[in-house]
Amino acid sequence: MSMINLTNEDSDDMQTVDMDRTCDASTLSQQTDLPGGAAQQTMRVYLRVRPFSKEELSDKEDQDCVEIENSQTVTLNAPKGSATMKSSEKGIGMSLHKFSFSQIFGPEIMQSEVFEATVKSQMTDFLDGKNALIFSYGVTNAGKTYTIQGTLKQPGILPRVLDATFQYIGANLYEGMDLKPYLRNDAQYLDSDQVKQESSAKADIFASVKEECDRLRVSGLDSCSSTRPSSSSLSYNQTELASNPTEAASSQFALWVAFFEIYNECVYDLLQPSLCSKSKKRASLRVCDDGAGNAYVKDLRWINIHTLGEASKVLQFGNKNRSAAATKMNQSSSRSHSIFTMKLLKIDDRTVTRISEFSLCDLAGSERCNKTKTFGERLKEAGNINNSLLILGKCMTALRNNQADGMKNSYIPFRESKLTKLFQAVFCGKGKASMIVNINQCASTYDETLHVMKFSAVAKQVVQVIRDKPLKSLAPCLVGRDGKPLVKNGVIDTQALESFLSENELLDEEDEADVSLLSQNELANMIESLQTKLVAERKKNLVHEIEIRKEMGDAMQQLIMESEELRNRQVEELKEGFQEKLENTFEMYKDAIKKHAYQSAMNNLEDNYVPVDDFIAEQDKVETLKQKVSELECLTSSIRGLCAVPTVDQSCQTQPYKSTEAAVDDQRKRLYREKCAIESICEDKQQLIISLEKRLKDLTGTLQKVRDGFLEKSCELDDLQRKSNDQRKSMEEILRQNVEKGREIASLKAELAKFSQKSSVFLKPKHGLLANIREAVTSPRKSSTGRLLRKTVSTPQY
Ligand SMILES: Nc1ncnc2c1ncn2[C@@H]1O[C@H](COP(=O)(O)OP(=O)(O)OP(=O)(O)O)[C@@H](O)[C@H]1O
Repeated sequence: MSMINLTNEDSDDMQTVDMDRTCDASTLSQQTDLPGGAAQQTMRVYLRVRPFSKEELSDKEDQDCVEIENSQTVTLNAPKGSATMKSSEKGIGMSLHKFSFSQIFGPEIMQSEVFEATVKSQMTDFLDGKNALIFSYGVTNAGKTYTIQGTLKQPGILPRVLDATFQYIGANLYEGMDLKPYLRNDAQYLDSDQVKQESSAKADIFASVKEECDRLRVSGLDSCSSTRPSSSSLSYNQTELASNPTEAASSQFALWVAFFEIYNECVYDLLQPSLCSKSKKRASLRVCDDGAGNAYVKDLRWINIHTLGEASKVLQFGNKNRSAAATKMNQSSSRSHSIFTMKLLKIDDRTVTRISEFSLCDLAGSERCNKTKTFGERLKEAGNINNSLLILGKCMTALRNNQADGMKNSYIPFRESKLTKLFQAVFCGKGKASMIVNINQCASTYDETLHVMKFSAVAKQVVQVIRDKPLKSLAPCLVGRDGKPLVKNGVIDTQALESFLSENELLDEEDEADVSLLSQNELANMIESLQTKLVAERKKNLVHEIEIRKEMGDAMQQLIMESEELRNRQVEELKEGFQEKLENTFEMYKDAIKKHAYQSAMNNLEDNYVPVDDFIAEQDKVETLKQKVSELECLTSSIRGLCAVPTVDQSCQTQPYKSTEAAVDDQRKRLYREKCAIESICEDKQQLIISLEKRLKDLTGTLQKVRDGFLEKSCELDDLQRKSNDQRKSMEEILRQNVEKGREIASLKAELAKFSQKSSVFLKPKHGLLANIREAVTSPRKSSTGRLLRKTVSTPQY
């Protein structure tokens, strides 16, 4: 739980947390009256230190951790091994902490003394028609329940408050049940049927308690007869309670009580009879708003009680339900916050003229989850407990800060937990709250105890402004989160409503304000104001819409631009892809054309193929022609030389010379033409030679391949030949053997013939035997049988 940092840098070895620094101790109990009947005072925070149990003493838990200096100051001394001591040894924080309280109750202080000193003033307020809240705070096993409820012999605050109330009411009890609390601060008339229902609900509870008592009596565990605190055990002066004793005499009073718990942020009614049934699941109740800023538990059961005994039975029933539910859920009752609420209705002439409320809240153990090593459900549960206590702490811190700085109006998170939501009204001036901090002195729980003390230090700084609360009308008025009314004289306070709306409170599902409770005038005014608000809201929405549309338009434009860019990129990529494909296709065609050209050239070559001999002959011819050309060239140059020498008789020699020159010219031209033709032929031939050489190379390659193939085949042939030779030899061998066998058969036949001749002389032949012999002889495979028969036959050598 995060609390305010209380480190006091100025102090050397002791940290003093005296929240009354601003006012001396004597002013603590005093309340300052404000104009308009309101009063203000800091919240009363009491400390109760429980005595050690025998077990704790034997476990050496007594290490002088808690030292009560006087009735208002206590010092906490960190024991060895505690986290606080370890931190202080490291130089972080202190080992001694001093705290001051409104009043401190040591281990020896009796319950009655605690009641007298703590609750009495609130009790008076309650009876005077004001609201009161007492909550006990502390770690598990610190004595919270003991302080609130107490034991049979030592009744706690609650039975004492009840008893005091009944003593105050005395004979002025309103016996009828037809006036019942309604919502948070109102009352309603019940018809006879509803009264019957109320009576039967009450009877059910009492019957259930009686049944339980009978059961315990039979089992010898009877405690019921003494469960009700007797008046003797609750002793105080009745006359001191009422501020105006004469008032009690003229009016009648009805007391209604409710008992519920908050577990895991769910509210459960502890006075529902179904809770005792093991099979049924508990139904949680909703926390609603009564339309006047007061939270109330919807469908909570309220029981009208007439005596302390009845109240005690109701308390017993609720406690039984609480422990039954806790057992069913495998939890300890200390994990829930239990709240017992009393509502005192002042009735004059069958009209409720005033309602006051007194709640006693036994908070869940404040230990933190790291200490208790909780997991899963337990962790959630611990989280919820700690969360509601944390919110309680936050609310107090915010209240204190707002009060310390009058200009400050920071948010108070009452609505963040069920607990604070329910007590918001009390903290906002509709009642007086006080806190009883319970601690044990055990060394093992020192760190948690210190934590509790720090929390209480914050609570003690909260200033409460308690307004006088006359019950002028049963119609509630709407108030905002801060407790200020939203409707003033039937007109909506726009500023208050503005902040109310800004916090979305009207939309809170759980805050179901019942507008039907408003008067017609208020409703009309409210509608008018709401219409104005609606127009303003519409305007705001329109601006909002325009902004959203603009934002959407910008976003769309951006999207379009991005998609266009993407499309352009895709087109570019496609273009590049096609270009590449085109180039590949072009290259393919180029290759194909080249191949084709080459093929055609090859075909041409084949067509123009000239045998090598012809070619050599042609080359010889070319050579001869070349020779001729060079000779002619020599001749031409010599002729030119001749022409260049002038003759004496030029005139007579000019004609023959001209004709010679023309002839030479012609010759030269012809020769030149011939030369060109020959050169072209030569070139062609050269080309032919090149292609032929290439062809020759190809052919040589092919020839080589063919030769390789041939060699391979001839090897295979050789192998085959070898194999056939081997087979031939084996065939010859078989033939030879056959011939030998044939010879053997022939000799046997001859022998048989001889034998037959002999046997025909001595014996009459036995056909079966002979036939067998024949068979044996003719079948070479049965030669062994034949031999056997031969033996058989030869044995009787007659
Ligand atoms: N002032 C006291 N004098 C004598 N006994 C006490 C006192 N305070 C507490 N005890 C005993 O200490 C034990 C624990 O007290 P109690 O159950 O009230 O603690 P608690 O804080 O309510 O625990 P939890 O959070 O688990 O409910 C009980 O046996 C109770 O009777």
